[in-house]
Amino acid sequence: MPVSTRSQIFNSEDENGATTTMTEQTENHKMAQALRNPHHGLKEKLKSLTLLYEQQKLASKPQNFKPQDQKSPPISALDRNGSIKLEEIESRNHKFPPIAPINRNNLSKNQETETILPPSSSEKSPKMKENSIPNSRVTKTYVIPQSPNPQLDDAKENVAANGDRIVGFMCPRKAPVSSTVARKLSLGSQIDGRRRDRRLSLVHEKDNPLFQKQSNQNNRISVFVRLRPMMKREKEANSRSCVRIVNRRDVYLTEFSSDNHDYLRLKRLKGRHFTFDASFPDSASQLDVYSTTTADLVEAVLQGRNGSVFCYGATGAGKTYTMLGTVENPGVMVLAIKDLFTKIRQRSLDGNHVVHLSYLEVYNETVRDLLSPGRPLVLREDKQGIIAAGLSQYRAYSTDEVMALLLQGNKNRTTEPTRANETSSRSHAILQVMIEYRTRDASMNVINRIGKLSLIDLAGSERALATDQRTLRSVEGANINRSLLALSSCINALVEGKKHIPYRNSKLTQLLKDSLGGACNTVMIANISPSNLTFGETQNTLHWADRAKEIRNKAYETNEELVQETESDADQAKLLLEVQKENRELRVQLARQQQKLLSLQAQSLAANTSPTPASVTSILTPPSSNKQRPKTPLRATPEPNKRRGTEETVRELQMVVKTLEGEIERVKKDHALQLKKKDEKIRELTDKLSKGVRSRDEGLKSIVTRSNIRNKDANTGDIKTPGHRFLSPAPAAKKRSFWDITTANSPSVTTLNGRKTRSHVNDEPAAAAPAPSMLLQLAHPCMWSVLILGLHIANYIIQPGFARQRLSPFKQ
Ligand SMILES: Nc1ncnc2c1ncn2[C@@H]1O[C@H](COP(=O)(O)OP(=O)(O)OP(=O)(O)O)[C@@H](O)[C@H]1O
Repeated sequence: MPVSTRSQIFNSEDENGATTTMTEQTENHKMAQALRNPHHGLKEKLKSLTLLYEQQKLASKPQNFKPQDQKSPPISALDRNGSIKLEEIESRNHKFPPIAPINRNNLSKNQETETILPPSSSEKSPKMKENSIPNSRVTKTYVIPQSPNPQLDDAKENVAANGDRIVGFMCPRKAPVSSTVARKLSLGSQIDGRRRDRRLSLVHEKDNPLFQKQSNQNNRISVFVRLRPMMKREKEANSRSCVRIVNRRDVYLTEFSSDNHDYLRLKRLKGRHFTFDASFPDSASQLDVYSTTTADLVEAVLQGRNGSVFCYGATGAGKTYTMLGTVENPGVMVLAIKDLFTKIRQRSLDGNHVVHLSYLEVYNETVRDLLSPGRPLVLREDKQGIIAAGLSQYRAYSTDEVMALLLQGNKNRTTEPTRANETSSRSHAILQVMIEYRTRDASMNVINRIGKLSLIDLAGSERALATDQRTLRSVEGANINRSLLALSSCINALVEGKKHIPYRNSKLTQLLKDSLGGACNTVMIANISPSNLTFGETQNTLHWADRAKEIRNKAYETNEELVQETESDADQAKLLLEVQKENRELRVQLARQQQKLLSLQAQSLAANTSPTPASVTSILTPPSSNKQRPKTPLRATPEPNKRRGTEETVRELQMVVKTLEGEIERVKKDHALQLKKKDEKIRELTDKLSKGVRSRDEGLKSIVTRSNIRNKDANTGDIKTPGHRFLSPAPAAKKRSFWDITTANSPSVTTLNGRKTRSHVNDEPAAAAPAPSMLLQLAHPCMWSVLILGLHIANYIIQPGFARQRLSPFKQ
């Protein structure tokens, strides 16, 4: 990886510890232009410098500072806007490094200068050509923030982890080489430097949300540095710590004199200072790293903005540890997914979230699906950005599912032991989590938001010697380095504001197109090792991280889609809902009616099948008989209907009873009348009989006389012939049968002389009727008495039976 940094440490003193800034931006620009011109002669340079010096001298007068000071906003204003202005100034003056150049005159022991070889003219954009620093070597001065206790700091910073004195911080107490140039450069940026300091003092508090907001507003890539602990292997190799982190923000890199093999610059290359958004010492926890670097991004992804986090660094510097971590100490990927699902769960009530994820690797310039390995994937670009055609996407419902997929993907990832790292990742891995959110706003519009979070664990840049030579590992290493070189080219082009960004130089940069320079919140975590044995790699990493700070992504774009429904649609939807509601209600009503009908049918069925309705039974039977009432069908009968039915039945029955009672009365009267008539007839007959007996007695005497004459019995002297019986006189009154008494209308009975006789009996006039036999005539009065008595008894027996017969209407 190319490094364009040439560092030189100077030792200067600034009493106030504040950086100096340029007072006149325009003059500074002119100067810078003059200095940048590669064809400028030494004389002209000197002229310009002298001119600039004069101008600065004038500007440094108190009356000249006043308006500038007035212009500079108060701290409170800076809180809100100052940072933006600073960033704007920074963006206009790409020549300025992240740390403000200072007045060479005021250089203190805490200040360092660095000589930088600017990028080649071919890489410059037209804008850069205008305002960039000259193509010649430029010396910039950096300020090391003064510690409240310099002596203690000195003592600390000059002692390495193993107790050795660090050369880099021991020797830079020198006079500046070119104080004039340095002062002239730094004068112009004095105020700027003050502003920056103020801003820095705010952002020193890493938890200050203002900083996050400001950095988000600027949409600059956030760059963090993480130092890993010294490894056992490194300790065993007697390595020393060459990195020191101060205030969780500043990184001091020191080169030990023993490590410097550049004898020409032995005295100059002693150390460097970098400032990042935050820097994590080796004691920082995974959670600390996550909450500072990625937590805000996760929140933004849920708001529909894309976010990317990538780890960059040399092999074995701790990238995979930071991104994946271990089971005990999960890394950014795991913590981000956990946080994501927690946040989704908290918001699950106000809409639907759908989480999809994919996991791929770029190995030896081929893209492979880690979740369903197969053939290499082809990258395509469409309106949405770069996509890997055929990449599998899994829907995840919980953190556990994502973890399982992550584990599965990591098993498929190419890792090999190398000399530098036992578990070296030989590929760049990209885990992409897509969160789709769908809800309705107050006006029933559908809001569809999609946020994409890319978590990238890059393979480590490595020197061929650090790994294996002429093996597959070296081929891998070459490819890794090539893709990282492409990445650094893209960073350079982006920083320099070039129109063409060479994303297509590698698969990695193609995939990172969204994250670098796209509409995306991007976080870069630069992992470094503390060992002085890897000083070169660490310096390289810090350099590119420092460069990346200047990349500005596109303005925020929220992937939010508002699907507005037309009024008619809304109306129709409303109508449909109403109709559905009405339909439901009608169905309920219908069910109720059907239930009623069924119960009525059951009731009527029960009433028809039962010998007496329950109600009637209850009325006609004593209360103890309630147990025998029919049960189920009647329970469903509504109470008023039941009562009404009962009343009707009772009324009917009462009428029946009345009719029957009337009938009984009529029958009784009839009977009484009949009895009376019969009694009269009996009496009349009795009278007639008594009269007839007397006359017959008289006639009998004569008959006997005549019979004696006709047939005389041999024994008795009476005449007995076969025809004698027939010649016996006809009975005057036939013997009355049961029917003769009870039914006057019997068809077989005819009335003869007021008497009822059987039809087979010859109608003979009583006068003409033969006289009854002597026996009958004698028995006649007794027979009639018995008959009358029998008739009375029979009448009383028959009456209740008849009534009973008529009182049973239900038997019909
Ligand atoms: N912050 C840390 N705390 C404790 N151990 C760490 C830390 N960072 C890294 N390590 C350890 O250092 C070793 C190398 O780390 P890691 O594999 O993450 O490096 P890498 O940058 O991913 O390397 P490569 O690019 O070769 O894959 C691992 O054993 C890891 O456990």
